[in-house]
Amino acid sequence: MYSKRKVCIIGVPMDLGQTRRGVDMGPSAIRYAGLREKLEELNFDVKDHGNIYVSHYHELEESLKNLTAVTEVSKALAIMVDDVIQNGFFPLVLGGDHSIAIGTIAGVTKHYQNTGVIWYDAHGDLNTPKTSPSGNIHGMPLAVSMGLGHEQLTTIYERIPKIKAENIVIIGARSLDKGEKELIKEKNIKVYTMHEVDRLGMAAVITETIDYLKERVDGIHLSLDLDSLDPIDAPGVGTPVVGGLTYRESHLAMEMLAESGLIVSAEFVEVNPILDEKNKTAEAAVALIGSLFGEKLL
Ligand SMILES: NC(=[NH2+])NCCC[C@H](N)C(=O)O
Ligand SMILES: [Mn+2]
Ligand SMILES: [Mn+2]
Repeated sequence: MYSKRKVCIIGVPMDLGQTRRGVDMGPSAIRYAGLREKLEELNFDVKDHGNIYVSHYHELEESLKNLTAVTEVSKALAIMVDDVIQNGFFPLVLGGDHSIAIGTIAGVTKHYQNTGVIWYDAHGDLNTPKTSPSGNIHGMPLAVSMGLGHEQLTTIYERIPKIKAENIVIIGARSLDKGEKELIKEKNIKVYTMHEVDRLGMAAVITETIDYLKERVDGIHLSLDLDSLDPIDAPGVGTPVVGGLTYRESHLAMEMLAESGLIVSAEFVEVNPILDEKNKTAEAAVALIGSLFGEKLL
């Protein structure tokens, strides 16, 4: 019998992983841009779980900013994502700053032996408390998922590491800190910086990414930071970096990932409506989500 594909939206109004206020409104902005309608148009059975609770208490004096609160949210999110997958839904997580990936990945990796991750981002988010220039946890979630960083974060949901270095592909990088570059070399992480995207073109980058991951993983999580896009196309982000991916090549990337059939979960993060222009960045997120879920031009 034909059954509808099921997707569950989970909002995470997290702004504690960095210091620019407003990114907590990201989930509302993305919903308001027509997310549910888009998914229903594509014939999905859509459930919206609402938002995970995030406290408003900011302990900015800690060296790792808001560690306790970020840990609490990560745990709650991991449980929610785990549950959603258990019930046969595709988890679609809306940020919030990128620290939420710690919880999303903890929940997803409960269900796969060898999860792959595509980290679509201007940044590597591979800092540890030792290498971080800012103390902002949104610059650390990929390292945490590899088992590197503060114990309180790496031990969430027990399994350490959640992701193997060889199961990661970073796309769109153009702002990497010194310690991140060292870690990439040391662990031999596959990275397509803007240089490779320019040289090869996005079609080849995604083809290579899929070929690389498909023989080693049993499911791929897409973690898409809207600052991967050029600030012209996505101005509403807290840490914009010029010289980014275009709206068009990002659509192509999403379409090709949809065709691969390997994506098992996704999150769209760092949308900050306070910094945006008429919700442009949230609208870009919804358009990209459409392509990821199989929308075609014709
Ligand atoms: N998810 C993000 N936007 N991360 C930006 C991180 C910026 C910088 N590398 C830091 O660690 O502070
Ligand atoms: Mn980023
Ligand atoms: Mn990021």
